[in-house]
Amino acid sequence: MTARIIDGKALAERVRGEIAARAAGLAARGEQPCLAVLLIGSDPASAVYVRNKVAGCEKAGIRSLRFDYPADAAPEVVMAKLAELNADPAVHGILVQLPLPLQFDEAAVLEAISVEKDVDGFHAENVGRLSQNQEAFIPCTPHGVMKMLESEHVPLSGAEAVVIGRSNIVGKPMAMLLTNAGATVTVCHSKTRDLAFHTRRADVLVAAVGKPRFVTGDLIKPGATVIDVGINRLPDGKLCGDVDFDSAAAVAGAITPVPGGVGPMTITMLLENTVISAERAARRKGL
Ligand SMILES: Nc1nc2c(c(=O)[nH]1)N[C@@H](CN(C=O)c1ccc(C(=O)N[C@@H](CCC(=O)O)C(=O)O)cc1)CN2
Repeated sequence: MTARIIDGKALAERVRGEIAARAAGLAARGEQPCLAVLLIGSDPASAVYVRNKVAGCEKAGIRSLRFDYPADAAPEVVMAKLAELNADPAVHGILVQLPLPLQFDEAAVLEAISVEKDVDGFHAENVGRLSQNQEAFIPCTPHGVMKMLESEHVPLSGAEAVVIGRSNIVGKPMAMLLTNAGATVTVCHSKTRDLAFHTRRADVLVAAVGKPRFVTGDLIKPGATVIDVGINRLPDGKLCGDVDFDSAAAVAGAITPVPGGVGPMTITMLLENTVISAERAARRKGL
């Protein structure tokens, strides 16, 4: 069997076209969507992601504000900027690029972003709302995965889904979204005793482990949909996912590549969340 490849880049292009149309409609009503992005430190991968977020905004007709801080920035300075952006009615979305330098209390920074502008969906209130299946900003990577599953018509109600990884950014919200969609969800992690026992039962397998090519074909149920959230840079500079693509594609029914799979959908969903926030602001103003 050779798996069908789920093209995240093509889907992202399509969805970004729809987002741009919504952004243009808002701008015409006097509410141009605006995203503020804070980058602290000099992590090269974070710099690339922030650059791509700003470029994605520009292409979609979303205004962006970028604030760069050195790695030794004082947390109070960043907190003061967040308070200023929270109070600015022209700003609809605020995000702080992760990871943060060690002097920062990540949870405190994320809580300092207004719930209404938390387009990353990392604020505890948005996390709680998602867990209760209420309207919330949904973290961008798992939200992108759900869009991909939907566009591929992957049945989720009653499906066995396994998520490998329990991070706040991907694993936990992914498990909540799959649960809300009616899947029976198992979350595996570094303490899981028999990983293969779980993964071989999965109709949908999401890998978010952070280990290059960790999920090999022998861990996959024939015909399963395999979603690779990993982005690992190899010593030769090339990117690879958490899934060993060649052996997995020989067994799976459908699979996402890296690059060009989940990654492009992450920024797409950030743009969509920013537009949603601006649409809510326009509604509040009766525009
Ligand atoms: N505040 C946030 N920080 C981080 C998030 C996040 O959602 N919010 N997620 C990740 C990084 N990330 C976005 O910030 C992100 C990762 C990967 C991609 C992407 O497009 N990947 C491409 C490859 C890009 C490359 O060449 O490196 C792909 O997979 O095709 C976009 C965004 C951690 N921090």
